[in-house]
Amino acid sequence: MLAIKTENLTKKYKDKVAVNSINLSINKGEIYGLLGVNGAGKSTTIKMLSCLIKPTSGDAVLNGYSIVNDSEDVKRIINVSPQETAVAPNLTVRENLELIAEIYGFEKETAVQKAQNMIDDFELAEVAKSKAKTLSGGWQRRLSIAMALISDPEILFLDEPTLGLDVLARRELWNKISALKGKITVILTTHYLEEAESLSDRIGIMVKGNLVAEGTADELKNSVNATAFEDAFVKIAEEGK
Ligand SMILES: Nc1ncnc2c1ncn2[C@@H]1O[C@H](COP(=O)(O)OP(=O)(O)OP(=O)(O)O)[C@@H](O)[C@H]1O
Repeated sequence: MLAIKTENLTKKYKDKVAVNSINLSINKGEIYGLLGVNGAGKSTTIKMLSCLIKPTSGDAVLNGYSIVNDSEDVKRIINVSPQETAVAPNLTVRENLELIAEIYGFEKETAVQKAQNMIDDFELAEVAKSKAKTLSGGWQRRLSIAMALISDPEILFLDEPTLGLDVLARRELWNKISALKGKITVILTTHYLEEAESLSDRIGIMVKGNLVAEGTADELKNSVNATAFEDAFVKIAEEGK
């Protein structure tokens, strides 16, 4: 069962083709890693899939809804945890979660319950009373992902979820992201290849706007006779130029 299928999805900026007619398919409940060097077109792809920008041509269908024709429905079933955390710095962790739940339209009582569920799921109890601005980067990122999940999205976009985090905070966040497997569909962009390999069910590699390879980490390694995923990525990225 597919959660996302793109059909010749294309974005052009004047002469620049940022995303060139890509056709990718992502299964329901899968964690899909979208990789590529700087400027490959990952962010532009995510922005189109999350209806922040319109494609120049082509389309994508997310759980049955077209980003071109049904963008309001798409926005209802997705959420994005952006690189820049979107937390309110002067509110506590619990207040941030309750506020965001109310913004999504839940009644006060439900919002309180949902915030508590997220505090439990994401093990945020020890910082629940702390103002967001006092949290370390790892905790802020964890809160930001919990906030994105509070609307019960069917599809979650995670942009560089562990950028700048130390190795322990990164591993902890990996556990939280892994736990989402099978429950919701996650599209992850990262420059950390180890992260992509350990979290993703399947991986797509973009080079200069093209989707040049797609498969499990093992399939991608086998396709270029590499033993390490980083070597496979380098080979695929070089060949795709
Ligand atoms: N608003 C814009 N106007 C013109 N060109 C743009 C615009 N946004 C992106 N581009 C170009 O499109 C290409 C793809 O950019 P994009 O940000 O999608 O890459 P990326 O893979 O996300 O890179 P990074 O890893 O650096 O975030 C780049 O060449 C970029 O300069």
